[in-house]
Amino acid sequence: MTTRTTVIFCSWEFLPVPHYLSFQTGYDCKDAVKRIFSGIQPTGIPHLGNYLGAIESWVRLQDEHDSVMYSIVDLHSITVPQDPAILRQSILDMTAALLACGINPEKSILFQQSQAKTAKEKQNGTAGLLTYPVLQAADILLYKSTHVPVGEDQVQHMELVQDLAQSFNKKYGEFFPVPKSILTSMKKVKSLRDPSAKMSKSDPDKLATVRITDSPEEIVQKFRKAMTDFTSEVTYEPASRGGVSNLVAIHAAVTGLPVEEVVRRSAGMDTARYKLLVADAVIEKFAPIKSEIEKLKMNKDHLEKVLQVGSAKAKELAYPVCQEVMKLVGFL
Ligand SMILES: Nc1ncnc2c1ncn2[C@@H]1O[C@H](COP(=O)(O)OC(=O)[C@@H](N)Cc2c[nH]c3ccccc23)[C@@H](O)[C@H]1O
Repeated sequence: MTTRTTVIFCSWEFLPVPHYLSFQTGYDCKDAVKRIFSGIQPTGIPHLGNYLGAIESWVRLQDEHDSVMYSIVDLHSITVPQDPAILRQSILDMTAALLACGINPEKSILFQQSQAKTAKEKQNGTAGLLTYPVLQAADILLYKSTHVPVGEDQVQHMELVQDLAQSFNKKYGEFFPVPKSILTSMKKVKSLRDPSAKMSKSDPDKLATVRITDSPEEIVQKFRKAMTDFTSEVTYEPASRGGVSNLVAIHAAVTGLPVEEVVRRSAGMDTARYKLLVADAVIEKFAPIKSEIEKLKMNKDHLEKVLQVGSAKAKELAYPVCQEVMKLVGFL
């Protein structure tokens, strides 16, 4: 499967955003955005990649569209072993983190995947259901989602979702919208230790990944140790200078400035000094989110309530789609 990604400059018509958004091929500016859906695994605190590649655009999209859903995908997280007590806590921690980042349950449905997935007919997760990309397709199609804001690492999964929707439609008639990915200009935030790899929660090198709740000292240390090259000048050349270009891209994204402006302002600065400047900008960006997470985590009842209400709303939306699918397939 190949992916062609087109940057749509006229997307501002309905998505007035600081970063250019890009949509996978087939996107037409006149398309109505009907339902936005995305998900995140509740495994650990979100990092800069999750934030800039996904969560920040989720916050914006909930202000711009009527039907927006975000799922804490606990079923996906058990594809690797999880301690039940830690998983339960991680689900609440992720809820606190998403709320602190600006996800507003009045504007979007924030819910827990396992509590909304099976609607009325409880089937206890079969191997098929838990096969990762198929489960992801079920997440998206269950709500007839049209647009899915994700980072680049999800594009391949999205292609499978598109294929499944198309083959269902071919067999049973036009039913599922073929969902399109929405990618931000920060679709692949790189590891601070290896700019050829993406920043990832599971990176064994603790210096590679900056989490939203890292202390200012940790953030400074991680940026100070970020891998760059032997040229001390700050430039944006992603193909030949991956390390420093990743820093420039992060700097631009957290300050909201264009890349060219960030580079212009750093003229005459060497990369060692520049790393500290980027660290400061990230600390500043995350400080209010970090303190909001701490506040929210003290109110477990509130977090549980948000998920209960969200999961009930998601179930309601899923039920008629499930019924229709069963009719089309011939089960009902
Ligand atoms: N370094 C990075 N740079 C830019 N973006 C990044 C980076 N790392 C992560 N992301 C994005 O963060 C979101 C959540 O990541 P997860 O790994 O939990 O994301 C995952 O594991 C999904 N399979 C969860 C899922 C389950 N069902 C879904 C349905 C729709 C969309 C997503 C889902 C994702 O958008 C991911 O692309």
